[in-house]
Amino acid sequence: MSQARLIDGTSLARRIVADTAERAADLTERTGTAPCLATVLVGEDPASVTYVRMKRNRCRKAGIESRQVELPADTTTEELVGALRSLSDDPGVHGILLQHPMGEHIDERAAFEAIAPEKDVDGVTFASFATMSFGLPGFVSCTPGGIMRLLDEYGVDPSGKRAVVVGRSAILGKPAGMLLLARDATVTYCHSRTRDLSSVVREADLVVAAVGRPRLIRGEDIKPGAVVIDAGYNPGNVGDVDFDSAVERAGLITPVPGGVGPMTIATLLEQTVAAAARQLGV
Ligand SMILES: NC(=O)C1=CN([C@@H]2O[C@H](COP(=O)(O)OP(=O)(O)OC[C@H]3O[C@@H](n4cnc5c(N)ncnc54)[C@H](OP(=O)(O)O)[C@@H]3O)[C@@H](O)[C@H]2O)C=CC1
Ligand SMILES: Nc1nc(=O)c2c([nH]1)NC[C@@H]1CN(c3ccc(C(=O)N[C@@H](CCC(=O)O)C(=O)O)cc3)C=[N+]21
Repeated sequence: MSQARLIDGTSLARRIVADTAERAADLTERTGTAPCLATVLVGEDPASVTYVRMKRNRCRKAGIESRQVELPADTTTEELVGALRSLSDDPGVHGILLQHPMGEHIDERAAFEAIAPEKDVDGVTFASFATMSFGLPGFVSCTPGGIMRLLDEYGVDPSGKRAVVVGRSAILGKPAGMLLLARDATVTYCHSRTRDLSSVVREADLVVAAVGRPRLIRGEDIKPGAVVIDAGYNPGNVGDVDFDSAVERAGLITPVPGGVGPMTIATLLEQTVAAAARQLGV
């Protein structure tokens, strides 16, 4: 049986972070100001606390300062919007990351829209979604942005390909499909109401799995030679693709871990330094 070539996200992410650190150091030297990311956390969801800590640690190692804003779980939408507006107006802050999920009582959209578009380094505002969808310059949602970088790095041109995106969340599936469409793929979205998922996935030259269901996509559903991007990250470091069976059919595949995962934070850091450079007039 032939085996797919593996996509090494760890090594590309490492290179992006190294370049970003160099750019951050250069910017700090030239302007006397270090790039700064504000992280906003509402409540104490353990996964959110862990991921924010991871993002701040990576920032520090890359010479990006971070400012942590921790708000209590009972913060109202108005208070959160107020905090985000003041960060948006603060010239010492260049990027803003609002970690979600927040709490049932918070209007997430109202909160995201309080982030100034020029500081939306996590690509969550309507403005960012629009520029991204039209293939115009702007900030992209970090995981989909990371996926496109991986495709470019491995010489995968989406143009004309049948791409099937499984999942349609605002931060992952939906923007991933829009980025592929902007690069001229023929895009199909699948979600929880899709009938006969297997038959749709079997048509795909390029599959993006962004579901959150361990090993949902199996090798028998992969068209021989297809490109398989597994964005899933389930407990126990298990993806949404059954790697062992899919690797026998795919042409190119991302492992979990070591595929899409590391690209998310790399993209966040890169976009934070780009935002700082623009705001500092460099
Ligand atoms: N850096 C990284 O590597 C990141 C990884 N992730 C991972 O990606 C995965 C998805 O995350 P996220 O997008 O936030 O998840 P969400 O739960 O927000 O979205 C899941 C999507 O999958 C769809 N879905 C659920 N069950 C099925 C099914 N049986 N068949 C087809 N579609 C289904 C849902 O459909 P519907 O819309 O109809 O409900 C929804 O669109 C998770 O494993 C997460 O951990 C997420 C962010 C970053
Ligand atoms: N509230 C909340 N916030 C999140 O940000 C969040 C979440 N829930 N649920 C799950 C997804 C997944 N996600 C990843 C981030 C980085 C890697 C990553 O860097 N992974 C490395 C390994 C990292 C390591 O273990 O050191 C890899 O895949 O090789 C993976 C996955 C964030 N998520």
